[in-house]
Amino acid sequence: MSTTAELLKGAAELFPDEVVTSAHVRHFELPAGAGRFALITLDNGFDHTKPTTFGPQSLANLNTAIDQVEAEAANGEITGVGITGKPFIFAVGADLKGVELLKKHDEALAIGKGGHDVFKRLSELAVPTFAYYNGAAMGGGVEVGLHCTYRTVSKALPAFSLPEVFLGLVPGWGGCAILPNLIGAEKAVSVIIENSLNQNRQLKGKQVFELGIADALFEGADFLEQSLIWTASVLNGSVTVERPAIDRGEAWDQAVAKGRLVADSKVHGAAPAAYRALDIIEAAKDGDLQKGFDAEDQALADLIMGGELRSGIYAFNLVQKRGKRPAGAPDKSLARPITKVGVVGAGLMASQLALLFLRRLEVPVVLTDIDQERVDKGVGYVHAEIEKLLGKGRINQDKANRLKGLVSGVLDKAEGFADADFIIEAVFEEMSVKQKVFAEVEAVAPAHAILATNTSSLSVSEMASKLQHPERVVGFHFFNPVAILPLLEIVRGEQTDDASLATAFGVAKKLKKTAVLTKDAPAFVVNRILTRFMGEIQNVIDEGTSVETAEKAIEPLGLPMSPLVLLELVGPAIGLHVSETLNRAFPERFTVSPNLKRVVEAGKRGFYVYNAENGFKPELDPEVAALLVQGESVLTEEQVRDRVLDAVAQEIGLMLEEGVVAEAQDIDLCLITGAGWPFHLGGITPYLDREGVSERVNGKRFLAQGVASVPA
Ligand SMILES: NC(=O)c1ccc[n+]([C@@H]2O[C@H](COP(=O)([O-])OP(=O)(O)OC[C@H]3O[C@@H](n4cnc5c(N)ncnc54)[C@H](O)[C@@H]3O)[C@@H](O)[C@H]2O)c1
Repeated sequence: MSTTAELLKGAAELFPDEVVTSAHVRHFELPAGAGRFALITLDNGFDHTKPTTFGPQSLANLNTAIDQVEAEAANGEITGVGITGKPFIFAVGADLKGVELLKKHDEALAIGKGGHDVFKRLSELAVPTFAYYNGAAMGGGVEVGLHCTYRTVSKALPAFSLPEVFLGLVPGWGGCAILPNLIGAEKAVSVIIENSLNQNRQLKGKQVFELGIADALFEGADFLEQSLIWTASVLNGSVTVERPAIDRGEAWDQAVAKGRLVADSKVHGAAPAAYRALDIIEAAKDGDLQKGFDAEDQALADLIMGGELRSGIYAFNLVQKRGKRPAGAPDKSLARPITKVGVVGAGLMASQLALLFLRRLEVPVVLTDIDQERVDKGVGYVHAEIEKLLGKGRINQDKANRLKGLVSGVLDKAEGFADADFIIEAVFEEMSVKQKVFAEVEAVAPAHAILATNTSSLSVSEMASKLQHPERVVGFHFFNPVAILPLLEIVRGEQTDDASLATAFGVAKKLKKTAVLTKDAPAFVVNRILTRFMGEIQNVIDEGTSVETAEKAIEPLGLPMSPLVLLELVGPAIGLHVSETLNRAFPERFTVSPNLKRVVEAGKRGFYVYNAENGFKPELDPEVAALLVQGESVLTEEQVRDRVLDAVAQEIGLMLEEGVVAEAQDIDLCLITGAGWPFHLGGITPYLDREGVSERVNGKRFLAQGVASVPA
């Protein structure tokens, strides 16, 4: 048995639940006299919900297939070798379920080395090798193809990416070493770092071809046939593949430096994967692939043993699974169809909501407000956004016309809502205004219509309490910007019935939002946690700590933006308003910062000013600095961090006790999809567990389901 085979056999015990991928070898004569060809097909069976992955046994199967074609190539029995996948799937990389279970560094090293040893053999055969990316290709799937001499890609390929950095790994089976040598460092950095850190952005077949990763692009319908005809032309010399020369000069270093800036802007040095990948890409400049493979093995093993990967996998699974099948949603057969939507208010949120309902439901949407000017502005916004979509080629002219025809604005609610079955309000955040609006709507809307509120913090039950049919009121809390943040907190009021709730979940699914069921508790989930978090930062500033120290204290978390920049995005007035609501509900824990009040009263839009001279870095606005009244208690960064994290852990503990959401996982899902909590931290509750904060504050850990422990 070869050393590779032995290595893989040893590793197989570590992956008890591997869904094994087979590697069938078929032979046939290529056209145009190109000789006898061997095609390896990767296949783990017909279940498309289980995409082909590589664990040790799957790698061993591929190794055996390569043994066979290696002998045939050496004996001159074949002129080339191809590799492809089952319908719709090429291969999606390492078996992460197994990787997550690895407990020792040398076990992780063995997996990295095992993959390299097998894939590398494709580049060492005596005949040219061809990868045919027929379907989804990710991670190790992409990498097995990179070891081939040539690649083709299908126009119908649904997804192509190296998502490792997103998950807390490096492309470690050749991606970091080979890709920059194939397409240059700049493009490799865009795929390995930028796409990955941008929520695992996927490439389409055409882009894979244009980037130079694939040498030929074919239609999906006869992809394999066309690929084989092309292969024959390459083998008989009638087609020559020319690839642009790689710039190994300064451009390479600049690309890596740019990659580091991207990583800094996304993870702020708090997660190692992107930096490890960039180190390998940087060193790949000398073209020494074996040295690169060795560095990949080391990086992979170190990262597999660290917390980032487990965090990344947890966050990924949470969004993919619980995010798609919300906990607590009633039986969907109770959901009623929606044929017309009414939107009350035509302001910032309402006009975004009108656009979203229009695009996803494609039913008539009617906007209303207190005067014609506001109504026209709301409808004008929707029209302008449709034009933008048309301009970007995201929709065609027919669709743009149809969507525009479906949106209208009226002043008279009776005229607009008499036949609407889902009416959402997004008027001022005032209980009396909202109650009045709902009463007006109830008087004119059909008896079966759902009345939804986009309130950020008010009680849904109280809002419904004066209605004849309070059972049809649900909270439908979206996040700004609506098109970007996936979260939708669906709030069940005290009287909300199952049919209304089921309809709300049905609508959320059509809107492609991540719905989380929450109890009717003040400010629901995201705003309550963020307000406690921001409140504690404001408290330490009010007490005497400098703005700079308070902000720096939070940097090691690697959040997408600093707390005070976030406040600016939300708007200080809205932040203040929510803190007042929460202060009324829980005065012992939520304070209303006097300094924040001063900032709002002075009409300031934030704490910072931005100047071109210092690269638009946030600088404390001197006018705000003059407004601040601070105490004498100055804390260190560490003390600030402890205060803030303790407050957040306490609040989440109380929310779970109150049953605001079903489980700790829902808190994590809400913060990831509604507040951009980073994947690399893997949810806030596992983070607070790992840092020992939950134990310190609540005497117990949150222990969200699905979090794998980090090896000691
Ligand atoms: N702004 C955000 O980031 C955000 C995020 C989530 C939820 N929300 C919630 O969405 C709601 C609206 O917020 P916004 O930021 O869009 O406010 P906005 O001030 O931009 O819009 C409110 C609109 O409601 C209209 N309005 C007031 N009374 C009305 C009535 N009786 N009939 C019809 N229209 C009426 C106003 O004229 C105004 O156009 C609030 O409940 C807010 O808490 C806001």
